[in-house]
Amino acid sequence: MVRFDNVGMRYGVGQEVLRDVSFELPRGSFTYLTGASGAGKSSLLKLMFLAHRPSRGMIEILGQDLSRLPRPAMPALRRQIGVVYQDFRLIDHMSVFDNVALPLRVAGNPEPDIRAHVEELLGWVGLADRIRATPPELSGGEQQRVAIARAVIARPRLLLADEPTGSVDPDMGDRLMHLFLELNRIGTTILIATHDIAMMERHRAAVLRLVRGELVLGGHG
Ligand SMILES: Nc1ncnc2c1ncn2[C@@H]1O[C@H](COP(=O)(O)OP(=O)(O)OP(=O)(O)O)[C@@H](O)[C@H]1O
Repeated sequence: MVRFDNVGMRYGVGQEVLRDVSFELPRGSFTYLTGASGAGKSSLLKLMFLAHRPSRGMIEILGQDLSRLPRPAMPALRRQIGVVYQDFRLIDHMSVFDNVALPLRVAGNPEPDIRAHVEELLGWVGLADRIRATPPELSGGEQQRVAIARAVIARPRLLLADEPTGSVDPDMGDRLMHLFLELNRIGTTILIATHDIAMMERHRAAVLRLVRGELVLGGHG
């Protein structure tokens, strides 16, 4: 599903922020990515959602070797990957409903199906009464839940989430984790970057641990 082989990454002409990173995520797996602030978690996710190219090494995503992927083929691959960005990246002038509906509209789903599906998911993440609001009217935790709903609504084959429970209280964190586990149960491969040790202890899964840009043996969450 995902394979990294001796991958390095740098920003511009700077030093490598990731070095010799090798790992595999089997199809249908659920994995945490952890490490201190600045260790390279977000950078690793950027490589996985095709926002940045490696400086060396081989990356395979959903069976595609990225170094051989023609540029025109990138959007189709990218659409199979759901991403929860650390800074949410919601579209401020669009309603909560329209933000979450976007991936389904891009995929050409019929509008009545979209409505039912989006309303159900927003209810699940506790935002039923915020459907018509726009992101700037929401709290950080509410925006985070919209970002998660948008990332999971189209049932991506791969879900990448950067600190997805960082702005919510523990009860909502558990609720969101159940959403991820449910998505995982129906086949999505999941990688969650997190500092939340309590969460990793409550919901055990495989762990990739970064220390200053290098992967070290992870152990358990
Ligand atoms: N756009 C950028 N340009 C240059 N350097 C960057 C850029 N983004 C991140 N870095 C550097 O890359 C290194 C890894 O940062 P990254 O954001 O991947 O870490 P992180 O583990 O996700 O941290 P956090 O938990 O604080 O989000 C850091 O040294 C950071 O300063």
